[in-house]
Amino acid sequence: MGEALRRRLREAGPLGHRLCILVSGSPAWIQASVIALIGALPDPQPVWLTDQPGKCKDRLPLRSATALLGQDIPLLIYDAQSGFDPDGFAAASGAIVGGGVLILMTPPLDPWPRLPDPQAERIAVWPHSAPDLSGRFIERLVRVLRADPRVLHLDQSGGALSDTPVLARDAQPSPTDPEPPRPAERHANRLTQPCTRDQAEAVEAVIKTARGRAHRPLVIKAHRGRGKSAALGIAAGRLMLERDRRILVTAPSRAAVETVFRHAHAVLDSALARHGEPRQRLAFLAPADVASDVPAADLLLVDEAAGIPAPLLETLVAHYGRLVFATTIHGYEGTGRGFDIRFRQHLDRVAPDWRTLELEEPIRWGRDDPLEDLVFRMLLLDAAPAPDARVTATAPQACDCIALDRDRLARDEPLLAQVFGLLILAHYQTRPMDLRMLLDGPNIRILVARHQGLVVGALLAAREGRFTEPELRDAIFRGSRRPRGHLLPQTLSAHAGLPDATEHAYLRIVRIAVHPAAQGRGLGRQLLEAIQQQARNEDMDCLGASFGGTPELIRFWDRCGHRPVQIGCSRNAASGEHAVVSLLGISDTGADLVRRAQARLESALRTLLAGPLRGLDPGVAVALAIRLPAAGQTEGIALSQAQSRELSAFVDGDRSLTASLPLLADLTRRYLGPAVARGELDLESARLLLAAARQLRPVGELVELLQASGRGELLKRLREAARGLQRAAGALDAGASTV
Ligand SMILES: CC(=O)SCCNC(=O)CCNC(=O)[C@H](O)C(C)(C)COP(=O)(O)OP(=O)(O)OC[C@H]1O[C@@H](n2cnc3c(N)ncnc32)[C@H](O)[C@@H]1OP(=O)(O)O
Repeated sequence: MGEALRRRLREAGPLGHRLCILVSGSPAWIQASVIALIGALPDPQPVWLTDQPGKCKDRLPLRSATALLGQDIPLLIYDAQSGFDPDGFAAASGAIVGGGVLILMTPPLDPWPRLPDPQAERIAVWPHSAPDLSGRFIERLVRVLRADPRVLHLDQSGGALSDTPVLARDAQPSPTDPEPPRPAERHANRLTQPCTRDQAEAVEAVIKTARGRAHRPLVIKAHRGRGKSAALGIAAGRLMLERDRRILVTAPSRAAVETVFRHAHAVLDSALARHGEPRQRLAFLAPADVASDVPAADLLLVDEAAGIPAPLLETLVAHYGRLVFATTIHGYEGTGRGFDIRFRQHLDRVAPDWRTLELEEPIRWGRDDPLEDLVFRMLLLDAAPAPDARVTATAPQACDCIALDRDRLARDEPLLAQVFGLLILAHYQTRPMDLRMLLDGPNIRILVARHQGLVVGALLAAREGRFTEPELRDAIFRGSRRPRGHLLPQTLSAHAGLPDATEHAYLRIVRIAVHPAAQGRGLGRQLLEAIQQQARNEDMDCLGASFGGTPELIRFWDRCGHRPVQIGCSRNAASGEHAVVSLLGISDTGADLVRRAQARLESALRTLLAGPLRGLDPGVAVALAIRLPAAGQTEGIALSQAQSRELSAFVDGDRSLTASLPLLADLTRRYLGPAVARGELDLESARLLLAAARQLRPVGELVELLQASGRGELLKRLREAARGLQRAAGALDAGASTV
């Protein structure tokens, strides 16, 4: 075995550090080198990830990398010749145990040949093929790898690179060579016992939260590999053994809680007497389902909380007394920073006694592990925007909005970290693959708002649409073809029923973010105005966006001129939000498309609100309804005398709610927007009217929604709300009749 390799292993083993060996060259050379390396390493049982398995059945495809999370791998081989998936790489590298080795196989680095990369398919925008492996992302990756003196580099061209160990046949270990240490032995009972002092403290803190007084949430924070999910599982198992408790577990995905369940079950299994029954008292539910159904539980464990939007977490705090949130500070699962900023403030307000605990000691590898540090830098997992204090101090009111050249961005690390850090903040599930999209995604434009050298806002837009082939347009309309990317033409054509939407050209704002310390000062609007100008210069028809529909975001887009034109019928399982599409016409045909799409949405909502969208937050339904052209204005139909009499009878308490619902539904459609705009109806009353008359929610649900004392109060509030509609209708109809 090469002396350099042996020395590194000897140094790394006792510290629990993991080693990265980069092997680059021709396919045959690196294959032979890796085989020699495997033979030379103390634990020759590799997990080999590649999309070029050859004749070897024991190799796993790259796409299965995320499934390795939670396993203990002493030797991982990642074959980047056949593709590089940043999400999978981050997950798989986290499965390598202390003292273990990562072998990264790459083609020759000078230059990396232009090979298509199937792993990058997710960021491809039809009709372009996926970016190849020689893009900016890979170039930067190579720079980071080469700059790290702790990476051992075996390169076919030899010489030029430092530390090239010899892998010749005669360099095999001799019987007199001391054995390098094996990867760290793991704790024998680690499924049922904490491995570190930090983890033991976390287990105790969870148990204390379950036993202690209500409304004292616990927040456990940790980098990956600190055993926070295991701590949740061990504590859950112990609590269920102690007494009959129902513990609910939620996380952005079922796969994310597999570790919690594995440890809880191991604790239960080790206490044989209680085997069986208690398992049923531990259940998983998606966050949105917990928030809407609020099933009874003695303790709610929320794992990977950073991957759940803050409003949903706030709902959980409102409904559950005993709660533990566990969150990764930086990771491919979603970043803890967004969680920290917004959710912390909420906890301070509603549960000021909340406690926090940080797990620092890694359990899978040693402190200051070089591989952890390397993966962070390769994928910018800890990218952060400019510090709040610096942004606050410069107090930007207006900024330069400039288009970024991506070649420059890829070479300017501080700039890249600030931009990516902002985008991470803007979306709770930003992943390493998004870094690759930022640098290599075809048809991507980036704008940044800068002030005194600081990035205070960023916008990412993708070009979509303008399909010319009639067959393809028809296939998209029928929903049988879904070209990757192209969300706007596809949604408008297949879901909103506007076949010609495929012919238009769009710039879709994939992401927009303003630094938290500079929000509410017009910078978001300024960025949108800048991209609008760019869209005009590029002869686009529309600007658009798709986002998790909250009343606040619908208002933001609307205030910037973007009208809501579509809402999805299903909600996102992690966020509980329905996707909303908004659109702004740039050309005349674009403006016409927006008008038609709005009319379609208005008409669709007539049936959807009482059907698939019956559970939609009425606040979101109001936010949409008041921004659609009111039928009362467009159709010019005034209240008939019979309707006027019926409405007065309801308002005066002479007619029942059930008998008045059809009329209230009609009037809400026609006058809700104008009534809110004229101040005749407040938003709370508008929500109530919409929930009652359009969503046809039962009285019990309406009482709960209003937090009213009972049916009597509900009816009183509904009659007051109807009076607001009556006033708006009277004023509008009087205006129409005098025209
Ligand atoms: C496709 C997507 O990316 S959707 C996700 C959008 N991004 C995020 O949610 C990330 C976190 N949020 C942010 O970064 C920012 O708050 C943004 C981008 C939403 C808004 O940027 P800001 O600079 O704060 O907005 P700006 O000050 O320009 O406001 C423009 C208008 O929107 C309104 N507005 C802005 N934020 C909100 C809000 N949260 N609720 C209601 N209205 C709002 C403002 O009142 C203003 O209207 P006005 O001029 O009539 O008063």
